[in-house]
Amino acid sequence: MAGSTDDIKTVLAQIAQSQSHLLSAFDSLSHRVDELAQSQSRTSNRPQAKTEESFSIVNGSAPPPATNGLVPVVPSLQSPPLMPQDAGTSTPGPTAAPTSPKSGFTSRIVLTTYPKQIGIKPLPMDWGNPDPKLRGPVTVSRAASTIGKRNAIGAHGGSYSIYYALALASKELKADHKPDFTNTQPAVEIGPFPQWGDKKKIVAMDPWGHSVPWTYGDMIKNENVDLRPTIAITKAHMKLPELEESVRAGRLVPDGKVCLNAGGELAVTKVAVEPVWYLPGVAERFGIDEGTLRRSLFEHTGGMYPELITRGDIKVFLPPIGGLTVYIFGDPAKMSDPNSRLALRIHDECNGSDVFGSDICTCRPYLIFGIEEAVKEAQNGGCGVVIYFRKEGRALGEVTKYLVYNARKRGEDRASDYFKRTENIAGVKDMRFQALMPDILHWLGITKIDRMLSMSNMKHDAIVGQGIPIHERVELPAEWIPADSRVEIDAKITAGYFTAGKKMTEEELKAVQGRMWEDIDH
Ligand SMILES: Nc1nc2c(ncn2[C@@H]2O[C@H](COP(=O)(O)OP(=O)(O)OP(=O)(O)O)[C@@H](O)[C@H]2O)c(=O)[nH]1
Ligand SMILES: [Zn+2]
Repeated sequence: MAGSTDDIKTVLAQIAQSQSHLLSAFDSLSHRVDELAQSQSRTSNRPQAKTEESFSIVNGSAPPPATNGLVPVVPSLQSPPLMPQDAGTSTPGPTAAPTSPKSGFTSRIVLTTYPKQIGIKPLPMDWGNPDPKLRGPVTVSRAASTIGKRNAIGAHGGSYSIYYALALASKELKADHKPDFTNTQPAVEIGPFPQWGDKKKIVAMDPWGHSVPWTYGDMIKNENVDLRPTIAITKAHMKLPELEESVRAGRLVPDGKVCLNAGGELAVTKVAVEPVWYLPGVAERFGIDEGTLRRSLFEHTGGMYPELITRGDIKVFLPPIGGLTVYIFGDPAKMSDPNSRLALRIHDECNGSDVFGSDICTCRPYLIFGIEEAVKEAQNGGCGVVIYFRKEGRALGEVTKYLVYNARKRGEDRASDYFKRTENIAGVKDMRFQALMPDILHWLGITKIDRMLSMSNMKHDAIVGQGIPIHERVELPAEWIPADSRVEIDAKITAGYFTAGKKMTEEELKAVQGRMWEDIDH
């Protein structure tokens, strides 16, 4: 048996080696074809293509369009002899191609890059290094001055990167626009905390994301490297109709500092955060290997980021997903003070309820209750924090959510069937993966939570699993629960959500029913 395993291993190694040779040969060949195509277009008087500029494809990923239509062969991260580092040594780098001043695109389409390619020299990135200069700036732009220095895959802005592309394509945005960061610095100082220098504690955001234009200002100015902040910190007032009611009911008392007046207006410090993933750390949180994570991200984004496969040397990825916003009530310095009390609500987006007041779930009520409790904690000398994650419909999206609503309302809408409906349609009941959520708590310097305004066992376990103890869990009071959302809350409690009350029996759960469509129609 042992002999035959060795034989298989040898054959596999031989196949891998010849694939690697083929890849190199393919690289040089496509480069040669590209050169030929270019010199032909220089010598012949062929008319320009219909697009404003003509492109060809380089970097061993595919030959120019009109040639033989070969499919790119890319190495898999999971098979060691085919690590991307082995490939691409002979291909010219992306910086070799001239850039059009009009569109900002290089004249040859850079489908992907390889580690040892000419012109590829990533800026050092030492994730978790406590010194931001030594850690290095997250560099992701494909601007001509920066593309060879990239140490991150993806694009800035999360899902908004697509609008950025549209703005450039439609020439609303100039390709050579340079942001002017004058006066954009954080409105309050947060950190640095020791957690920022722990590569296991923060894996889903850049702890230096708010200081980019200043920490790496020299590089932006002197070396023309295109770097952007991924965090912004500001201050504001906010006004919610329910909080005016809270003041009227005497639950909130204006103090002129946190709750400003009888209208329930609040003073708040806000932090917007875009996702930046350190792939080995993200993989570790999910208990999977980095190769599997990279391959899945590549496949299920329509192959949008080939560098997830070809650039095993780049460990940082800016995913095309929504980020989060932190709302801080009271003195932000108190968040990290172990002697100050902290109330916290972690909230996942539910546009239908949060913004438009749908009564089928408890989202807006819990959000408002969270804000009210956060304000009270701040007024009592502690601090209150509400963190709002863009994870609509448990990260299944609003379309799936509405399909589930239809199935519920066309059925009997019983609490006992609540999660089954979602699972039937989506295959899972939840895709929020709270495993990455506690990063923001580490970033804010939070080391314990006195009052956790949530019943979710998933949020609780993720936070405690990251070494941040929760001293008290506060459930949504019964009087805040809209009638039609009893189905949701009872199903959640039965599925493991926290309650100080008693759990329901299967029979009792069956008896909890939501409003039928017929009732709405009258
Ligand atoms: N797919 C789906 N998502 C829903 C439904 N109802 C609410 N949601 C989503 O569920 C999530 C609720 O998140 P949160 O308000 O943070 O609440 P939670 O994590 O369930 O628990 P708590 O912290 O105890 O409130 C949001 O992303 C909502 O959009 C539903 O019927 N179907
Ligand atoms: Zn909701």
